[in-house]
Amino acid sequence: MMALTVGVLALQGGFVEHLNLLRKAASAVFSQSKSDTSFEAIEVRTAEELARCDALIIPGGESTTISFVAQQSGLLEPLRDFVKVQKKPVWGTCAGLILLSNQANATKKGGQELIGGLNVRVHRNHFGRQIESFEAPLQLPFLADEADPSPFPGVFIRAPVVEEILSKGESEQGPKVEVMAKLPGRINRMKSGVSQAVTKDDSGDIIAVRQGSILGTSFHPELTDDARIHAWWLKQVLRV
Ligand SMILES: NC(=O)CC[C@H](N)C(=O)O
Repeated sequence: MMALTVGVLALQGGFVEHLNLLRKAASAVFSQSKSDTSFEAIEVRTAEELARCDALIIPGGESTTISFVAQQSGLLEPLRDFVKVQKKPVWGTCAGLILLSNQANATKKGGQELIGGLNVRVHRNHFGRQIESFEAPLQLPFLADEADPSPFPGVFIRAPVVEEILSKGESEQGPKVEVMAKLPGRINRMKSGVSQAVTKDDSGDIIAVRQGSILGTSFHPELTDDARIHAWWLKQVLRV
């Protein structure tokens, strides 16, 4: 019997929501597959807990806080090792995407410590402040094989976008950055709780990328009750 342990970094932000959706997705994925895999989802706050994980989710929240707490608790280097040396599967949502990027701008002076791994530069708070947060229905190409074809509810809260895919140094090898999703042209940014749609041309903004074992999304699937991306990601993790 195979055992799969997936951790959610639980220093700050939406970790409880991720754990709930992860468990919901796992019960669907493992009841479909014939494998007798035992699954466990755990909160990660220490290097020991991280070492138990086969894969990790870094939630949305406040990336400067998460990185500060990770640094204070001696987790930053173990996280870098997990992502970049052991290359175990990792998925970051919103603040998690920022932390997994090699560069972030719109960051306070002195910068913030990133985990890195994704060879991209993100633009933090790309759509503006908290009140500019919005929801938009997303057609995500990578969910095309899931049974439910309806658009995914994209929740964007002070969200980053990937503003540039960085070029590799000549000596660097390894997987390329794949663009997994972009915002469609002129989406209606439906502000939560506001009936009037604000239409701005955000077309082409990159909101999901993957590089090898690392996935990053600008939006927050953990703040919906839609477990499709969690289910898709678990299937990718099982394949590794
Ligand atoms: N909802 C979020 O995760 C927002 C991310 C936040 N703007 C940051 O820089 O960390």
